[in-house]
Amino acid sequence: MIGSIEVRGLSRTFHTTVRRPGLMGAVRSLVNPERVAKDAVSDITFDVAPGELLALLGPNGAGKSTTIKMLTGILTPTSGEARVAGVVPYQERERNARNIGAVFGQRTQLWWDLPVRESFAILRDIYDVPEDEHRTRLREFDELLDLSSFWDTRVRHLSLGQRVRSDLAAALLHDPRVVFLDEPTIGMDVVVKEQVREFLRYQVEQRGRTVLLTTHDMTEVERLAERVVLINHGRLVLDGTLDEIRRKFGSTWQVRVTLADPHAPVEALPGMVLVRHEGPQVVFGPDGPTAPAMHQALKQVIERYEVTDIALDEADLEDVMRAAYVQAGDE
Ligand SMILES: Nc1ncnc2c1ncn2[C@@H]1O[C@H](COP(=O)(O)OP(=O)(O)OP(=O)(O)O)[C@@H](O)[C@H]1O
Repeated sequence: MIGSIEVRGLSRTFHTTVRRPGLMGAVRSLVNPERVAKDAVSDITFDVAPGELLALLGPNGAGKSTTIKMLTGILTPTSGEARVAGVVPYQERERNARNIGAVFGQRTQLWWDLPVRESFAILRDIYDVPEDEHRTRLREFDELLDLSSFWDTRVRHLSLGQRVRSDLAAALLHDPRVVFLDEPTIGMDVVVKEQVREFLRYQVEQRGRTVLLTTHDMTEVERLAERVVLINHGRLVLDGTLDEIRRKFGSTWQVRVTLADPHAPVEALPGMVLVRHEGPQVVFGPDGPTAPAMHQALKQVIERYEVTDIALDEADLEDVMRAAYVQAGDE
């Protein structure tokens, strides 16, 4: 379907040669190399609907980049199948390239020695974009990403934030329906991060693009994604909305109180654990399935202790994801 991403049982195994330690080991490795297989991605199935932004999350080495490389046609899967906007990316690389845009935060696809605007012009010619369309799109991107302040500079002299903003514009100049972003805001300052997020939100909501995003930044996930797919050790461990994930893995709340008497003895309450206790400051959290609802928790604390201040916090997404990784195997 136009603009959708369909992934069915996708797997990719890498075969590498192990180097044995020491000089003798090196000689033995040369004569008789030991090959090991690594299942970077194992039997992953998920969909992204047209016009949806999905965050693909997982700890380092989970298999996110390998998945994106298969969907952009850079890598061929060992088994399984994928379709991006109806095209099998690794079988029809050129057709796929016309439908997609991709940004890898750690690398640039721009010409290092050329000013940014010349890179844009080369891409316009590669993708046969009519001149008036090119100009209109550049104007739109400039408004959102403030490109004109640096687009006459050579790419090699750009700051990281300027370079990634240029890469984003370059990836979208041919108006692709599907966009892959592998850690696009890594290393950026908060102001530029926010600008890039605004730009992405605009591209999804106003331009209807489908986006698959990987990031380790949970603020980004909360700001941009409604749905996430979580992978760990190459396997899909979770596919759901942020709300579903919070419900399933959240310790979803914490009650923080300041006691009137800093020396009062403090202990856990029914269905609640004592998370922290320093002087008058005490934090209670939910104790797994026996935890009371939030309003009940507040009531229990107030009835049991005399407090001068009380606050109820939602656990942040970082904690929820950590719990999800742990429960899904290990970190
Ligand atoms: N070309 C390759 N040859 C051998 N092993 C590889 C290759 N590319 C990736 N791997 C291995 O596959 C696993 C998954 O790597 P991948 O880069 O997809 O993870 P990731 O989730 O993107 O991690 P990160 O968050 O650190 O970027 C890792 O164990 C990695 O070492």
